[in-house]
Amino acid sequence: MADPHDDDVLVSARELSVGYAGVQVCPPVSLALRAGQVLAVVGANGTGKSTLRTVVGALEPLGGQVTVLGERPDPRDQGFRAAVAAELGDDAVFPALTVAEHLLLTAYGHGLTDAQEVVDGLLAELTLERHRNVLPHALSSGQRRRLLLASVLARPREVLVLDEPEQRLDAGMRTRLGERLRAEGQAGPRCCWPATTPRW
Ligand SMILES: Nc1ncnc2c1ncn2[C@@H]1O[C@H](COP(=O)(O)OP(=O)(O)OP(=O)(O)O)[C@@H](O)[C@H]1O
Repeated sequence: MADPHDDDVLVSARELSVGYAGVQVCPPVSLALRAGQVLAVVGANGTGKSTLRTVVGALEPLGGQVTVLGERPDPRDQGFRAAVAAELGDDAVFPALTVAEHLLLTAYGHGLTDAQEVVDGLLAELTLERHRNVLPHALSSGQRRRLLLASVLARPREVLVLDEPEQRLDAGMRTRLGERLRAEGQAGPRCCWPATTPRW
């Protein structure tokens, strides 16, 4: 197991125990992820995959240690939020913002200097161009899913966490998403766009 204080390690867990109300849902987990590495967690329903969101501070650990960029994960911390992009299937949208407005808000909010260009690229990549001026309620469930994925991809990040990102996507879009995630991994450390967002 890598030393969590090793600068190369972005995410480190040691004997991390996760669960609810003190009840563990799976055996303790240890892992170390460096920039450019991609980890897919697979397993049967109910075996604790989503509960591993504890790694990014969405739940309190029951035991063990977890660090993200060398610190305890804390979503209230601005630096942590700047570094970690997570799409955890919450389906949260602003009902009064169009598809393009969602993406621009995210991109500008995270300090992207070329927000319009990035947003146009994502609309094309996720086949949402025709829907750029559409409100969320008028999207199909798969289109809304693509909007949520585009939102998390429209911002700079050091760590990307997706919970069941393939949900509700058609076969073609699943393939494209797989290609995108593979390319992100291969792009390696600090692959994202220039931004003014301060580093943690
Ligand atoms: N909010 C909660 N409170 C209490 N128990 C929960 C809660 N959410 C999930 N669980 C339980 O924790 C266990 C693990 O759930 P989790 O959602 O992590 O599984 P999963 O591996 O992601 O499953 P799936 O493949 O079905 O999405 C399950 O037994 C589930 O019933």
